[in-house]
Amino acid sequence: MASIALVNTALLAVLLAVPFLFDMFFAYQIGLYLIYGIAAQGIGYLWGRAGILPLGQAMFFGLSAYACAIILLHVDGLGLQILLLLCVLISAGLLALVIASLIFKGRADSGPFFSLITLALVMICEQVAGTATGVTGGFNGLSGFGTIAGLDQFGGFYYVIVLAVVLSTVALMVLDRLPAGLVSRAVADNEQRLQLLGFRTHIVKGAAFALAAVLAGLAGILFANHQGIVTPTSTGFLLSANLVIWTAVGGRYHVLGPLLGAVLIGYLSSELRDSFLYWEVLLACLFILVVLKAPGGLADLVSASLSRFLPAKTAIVRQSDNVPPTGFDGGAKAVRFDGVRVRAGRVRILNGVDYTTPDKGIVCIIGPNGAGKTSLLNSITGGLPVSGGSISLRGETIANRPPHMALRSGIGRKLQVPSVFQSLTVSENLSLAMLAGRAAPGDFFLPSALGWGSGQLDEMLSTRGFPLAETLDDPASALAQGHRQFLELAMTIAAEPPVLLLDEPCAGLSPDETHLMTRLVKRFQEQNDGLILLIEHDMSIVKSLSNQVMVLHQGEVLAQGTYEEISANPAVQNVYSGGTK
Ligand SMILES: Nc1ncnc2c1ncn2[C@@H]1O[C@H](COP(=O)(O)OP(=O)(O)OP(=O)(O)O)[C@@H](O)[C@H]1O
Repeated sequence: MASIALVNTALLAVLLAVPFLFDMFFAYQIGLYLIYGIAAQGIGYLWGRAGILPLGQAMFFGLSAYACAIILLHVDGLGLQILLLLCVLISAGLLALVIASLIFKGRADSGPFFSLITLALVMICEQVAGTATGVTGGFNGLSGFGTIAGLDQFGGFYYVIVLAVVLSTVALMVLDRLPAGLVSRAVADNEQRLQLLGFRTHIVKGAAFALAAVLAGLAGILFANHQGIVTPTSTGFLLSANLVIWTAVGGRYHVLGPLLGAVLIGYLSSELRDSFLYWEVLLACLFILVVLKAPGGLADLVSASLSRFLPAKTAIVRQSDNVPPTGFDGGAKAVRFDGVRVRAGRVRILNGVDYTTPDKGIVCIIGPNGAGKTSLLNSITGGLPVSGGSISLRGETIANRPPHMALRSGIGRKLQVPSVFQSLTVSENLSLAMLAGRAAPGDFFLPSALGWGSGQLDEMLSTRGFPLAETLDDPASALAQGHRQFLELAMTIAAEPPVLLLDEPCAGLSPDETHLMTRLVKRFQEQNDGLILLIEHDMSIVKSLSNQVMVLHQGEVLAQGTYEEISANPAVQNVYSGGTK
């Protein structure tokens, strides 16, 4: 938090010095681009953190500006005006939530839809603003209203803008250091993993959009006061596009980047547009260059040179006291498959799987390549729609549910190709996993929740030979493939799910690592007294781990029993040939 205080004190000092170093008219001009900068900061958060590009933020900007103009024109009394303006901001956030739920609910990877729909919405808004003359004043817009509290547009109002800029910067920087900010970054990185940790990702994306909408709304309100006129262009596509360009050039991964982009590029544009004929072409080329060569924008370059003057980021310290329990049902864990059929187009993947797992222990699922093993686990966690039959846990049907529901029923999942949050550090990956199944909504705003630990996680991290203890502050992308297997295992068991689905956890591991992995899996099962379904090709691992073996062949259960029974089964010998590591 020390770096936030330092950066914002410096920002405040620079902005307060502007009227003294230059003059009040220059401060007025810069004020407009600081206002745009607040809207751009919202885009930076949505695009840079949550990974979704909005193309219509001027919709919230313009609608709030119009609403502010109407309030200032028709409502008397400062208190009531402020109350109504707060309602405008809340409405902007709620409108964003409604749009987000329509776009994101039930769909992962809906980023391109989101961009196109927000683009269409802003075009509609501009059209309506131009034609609904009775409300908006048509193309002439609304004018003739003063600033709130009668502040001087060319004087005192600049300080209101500075206050808003510093507040939005502090808020976004603090958010970045909270679990809520970490979850936003995680959704951009690996939505599927976040869902398998039990997070409703459509709510995460909707919340980020609502925040960006509130910031755009705040900017719109400031704009109406600053300009004294609101026209359809303030809710148009061109402003939306400019906000995106300023955000990209300034740097979408840093809170100050969009502000820098808006002030620098926006102000230069207004100054050079008339005197330099090809300014727009130059700006377009700059945008393309940044997108291709420097996706972090100017802020990345600046922060690289300033980083040595800022206090170092503090490492996450983990503690297990006062950490909420996961609260999973300690009852029966047997998973029951009744005639489960799965198809993808014309491909029949599972052809009527009938099988009931034991209540606890390790079940190894084996079978030749393409037998349907991964698909069987996908049908449990919602990755593949089940077209016939049913899957149940404790009598509750669990097939055909959204993926985030699996962990909520106590089912953890490790995927075949290790699935972690590559852009986050190992520690941050573990923090997200510790939040899974434990965090109440309020916990996402508690910095201490990032340091939640558990006895089992501690024990795993301190196990001799466990490869992650020395790399906690490294990004997961820097880990070797095998080490990512251990990270994903640690993340999956952090939530202590009573049912654990492991898809080839030993793939790509050395013999020593394989030995460690099997020891960890066995220990987790014993400590939790739960059920583990584990897909494995290596028969020596199957032999050492399994309490029961299930053989899948061509989408059906070929045999089940102990390792010895399965090894002696002629039908299995006929179709299945396993290797050893
Ligand atoms: N979404 C899908 N669309 C089309 N075909 C699919 C889909 N998912 C799986 N399949 C096909 O279903 C069959 C079973 O695949 P699955 O990955 O479940 O097999 P597996 O037993 O896990 O194989 P492996 O041991 O190689 O991982 C394969 O032929 C695969 O190509």
